Amino acid sequence: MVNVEHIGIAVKNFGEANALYFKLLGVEPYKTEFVESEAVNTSFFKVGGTKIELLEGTTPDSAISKFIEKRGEGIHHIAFEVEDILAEMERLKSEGFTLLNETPKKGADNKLVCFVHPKSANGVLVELTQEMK
Ligand SMILES: C[C@@H](C(=O)O)C(=O)SCCNC(=O)CCNC(=O)[C@H](O)C(C)(C)COP(=O)(O)OP(=O)(O)OC[C@H]1O[C@@H](n2cnc3c(N)ncnc32)[C@H](O)[C@@H]1OP(=O)(O)O
Ligand SMILES: [Co+2]
Repeated sequence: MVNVEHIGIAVKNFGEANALYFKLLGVEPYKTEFVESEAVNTSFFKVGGTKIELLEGTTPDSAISKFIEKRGEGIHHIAFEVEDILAEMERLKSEGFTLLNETPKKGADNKLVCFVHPKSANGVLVELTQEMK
């Protein structure tokens, strides 16, 4: 794992949350992006060498909508950047982690991503990200 690529935060109201994080961090999001496959609106704020990703579910069965329903708003996942996502997926599988997708999928911000089940990582949903070349 190279670094903490981003921390994902589940929010109810995307517009209000973006305004609040602008006040908190003192920077505008450098991009917002709708990710259809995950049914989420996302925005990214640069903070030092890492990023904060705000996520709003766009359908009731989006992972973000379900998370907020069950646990309320808050930190949803930690994303680690990796150089070779296929190799990291194999390594984590052989170490006994439960992967939530068997093949990398297209995430936000030009990345390939894979999620690790929170039940296999001390209650933390982990995302692996690899820059798409
Ligand atoms: C676009 C992008 C990007 O950066 O590129 C993104 O981040 S997309 C981010 C949105 N996409 C995703 O998260 C995709 C991967 N996520 C998933 O596949 C799902 O959300 C799961 C993590 C499997 C959870 O699904 P679901 O809630 O339906 O399953 P479940 O009811 O069986 O929940 C299993 C247990 O995990 C807990 N649980 C659910 N979500 C959790 C989370 N984010 N962190 C920690 N624990 C979590 C539930 O409360 C429950 O605990 P108890 O059993 O104790 O009640
Ligand atoms: Co993410």
